[in-house]
Amino acid sequence: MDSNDKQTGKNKTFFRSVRHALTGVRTAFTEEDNLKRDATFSIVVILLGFMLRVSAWDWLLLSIAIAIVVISEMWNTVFENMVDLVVHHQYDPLAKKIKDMSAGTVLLTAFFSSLIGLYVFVPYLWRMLF
Ligand SMILES: Nc1ncnc2c1ncn2[C@@H]1O[C@H](COP(=O)(O)OP(=O)(O)OP(=O)(O)O)[C@@H](O)[C@H]1O
Repeated sequence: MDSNDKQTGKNKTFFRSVRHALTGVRTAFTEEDNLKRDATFSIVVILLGFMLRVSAWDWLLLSIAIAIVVISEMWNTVFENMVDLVVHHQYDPLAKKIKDMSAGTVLLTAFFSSLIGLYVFVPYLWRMLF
C-alpha cells in the first residue's frame, strides 16, 4: 500500500487507475502465499509448455487455465479481506460461510484447470514416452 496516498474518491486519470490496480496486484502477490504458489506453478507450466513445444491452441488453453486460477485466488483474497474488515476477526457464522464458499470457488477452479493441464500435456508426454 502507498502510505502517502490517502485518496478515497474516484481516480482522476486512467494512469492513476492503472497505478492503483497494479498496486493491488503487487499487494495480493506479496501478502498471499497461495498466489505465490500459483505463480510458481504457472512458471512450471509455462516452462513445460516450451519444453514440449505445445501448439498455439494449447497455449491458449494453458493461458486460460492459469488465468482462472490466479483470478479466482485474487477474488478469494478480496473476499477474505472484506470479511475481516467487517467482522474484525471475530467469529461469525456468515463470515465462515462466505470464506468457505470463496475458498470452494478456488478449489473448483484448480480442479478444472488441472483437467485442462492433463488434456494438454498428456498427449505430448504420451508421444514422448511411447
Ligand atoms: N471471522 C471468521 N468467522 C468464522 N470463521 C472464520 C473466520 N475467519 C476465518 N474463518 C474460517 O477459517 C477459514 C480460513 O480462514 P481464512 O480464509 O481467513 O484463512 P486462509 O488460510 O487465508 O484461507 P485460504 O487458504 O482459503 O486462503 C475460513 O475458510 C473459515 O472457515
